Amino acid sequence: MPRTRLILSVNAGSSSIKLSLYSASFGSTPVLLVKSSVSGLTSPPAKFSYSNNGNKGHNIEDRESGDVTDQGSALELFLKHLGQDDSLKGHGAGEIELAVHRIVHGGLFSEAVVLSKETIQEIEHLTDLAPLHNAAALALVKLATQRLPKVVNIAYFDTTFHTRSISPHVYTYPLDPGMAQKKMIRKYGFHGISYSFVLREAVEFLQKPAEETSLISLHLGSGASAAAIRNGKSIDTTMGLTPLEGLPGATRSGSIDPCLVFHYTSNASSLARSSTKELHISIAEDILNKQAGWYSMVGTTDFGKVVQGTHDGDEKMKLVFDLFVDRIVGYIGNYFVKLGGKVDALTFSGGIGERSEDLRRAVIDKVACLGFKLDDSSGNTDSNGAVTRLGPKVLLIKTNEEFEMAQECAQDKRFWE
Ligand SMILES: Nc1ncnc2c1ncn2[C@@H]1O[C@H](COP(=O)(O)OP(=O)(O)O)[C@@H](O)[C@H]1O
Ligand SMILES: CC(=O)OP(=O)(O)O
Ligand SMILES: [Mg+2]
Repeated sequence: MPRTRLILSVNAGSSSIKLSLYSASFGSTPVLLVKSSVSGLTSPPAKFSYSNNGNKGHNIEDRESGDVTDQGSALELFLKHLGQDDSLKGHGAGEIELAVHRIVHGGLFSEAVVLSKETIQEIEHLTDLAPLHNAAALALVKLATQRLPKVVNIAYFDTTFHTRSISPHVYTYPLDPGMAQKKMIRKYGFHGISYSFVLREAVEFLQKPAEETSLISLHLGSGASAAAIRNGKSIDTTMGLTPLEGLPGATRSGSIDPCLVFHYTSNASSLARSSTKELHISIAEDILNKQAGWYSMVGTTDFGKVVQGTHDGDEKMKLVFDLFVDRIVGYIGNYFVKLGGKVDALTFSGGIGERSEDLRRAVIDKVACLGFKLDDSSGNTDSNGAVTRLGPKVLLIKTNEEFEMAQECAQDKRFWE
């Protein structure tokens, strides 16, 4: 009998943390035991959910949790509930052997790695390049080491899906090559764990080999990006050196004229108040990462409220909605050309992409000229429920970065020796 181990997946996003506990043996498909999340960290009070796959008794849905203010306190709350969950005999925190962490900026790491003193140091060097993510994720690694006595921590990177395959003429910025190399300046791309899951699901749904599947994929959450996937490989994506480039987000500007920031503030390069010893943030970075996006325009980070406001005729909300649609359809056009018009599906994922029918409809209306349209076949869901066909070439795919990491971990011999 192959040995079964518990895998905890930790996905720290910019506004949320998603945690899932699986049981798996080497080479198997992980079996979900517990799924939990804390959402709305940027629009308090945060909401906590916990559901145990086999035990109806320990289910909590969207409970307001005022004490939870960051990813660390969210993990503590999850572990507290895990401890209270009587059905998990032999499956409690003390038994977790593998913790797989989503690390947003992985530089040029080409595969997942065990988090050791050395690899953590390498990731720390990248912290300034993902100011909303890497430091929080590393704090969770530390916390997991303290709270889970048997655990080996493993890092899965958002970058590898893109850095593996994007060509030099796409990832290079038109700048002095010596300086660019010295400072590690290039396009990396993010949300790769999600794109990897989306590709896997699309391939299964479309019943085509990955090597013959091409997608324009949209990951629309608090941070939003698009990717062009040709024959199963990323050829371009909208995020760049940092997760700021490309589409706007809840608190991020997305692509802007780089000179704009010097007109916006006279001390762009000074250190921001939110800067710490570990994380150096200039005022410019603080403005563009944390004081921009819909939060800056209408005072909320919740795109659900933007959609509602647009419905209710609020002009300011409508401006945010229209602006987001405009930027998204611009990239769809760009990627349609890069893929030579050979696109098997346009896919929608992420908190906004999955939940806002209005946003999807507005985007698809604008790209009808490329042959994308909605039809009545909604409800045509595949067997595991992750994929819904919305039109002949339009798919809604409920992303699952936690599963993707656990699945990759279960197949990787290095972590089972
Ligand atoms: N019903 C909804 N309609 C539109 N947007 C929604 C809805 N529910 C949640 N969202 C948006 O989804 C975002 C969270 O997306 P998600 O991908 O889970 O987050 P993260 O970027 O932290 O990983 C929220 O900030 C909110 O703006
Ligand atoms: C890379 C990124 O922006 O991730 P998230 O959307 O989860 O914040
Ligand atoms: Mg996310």
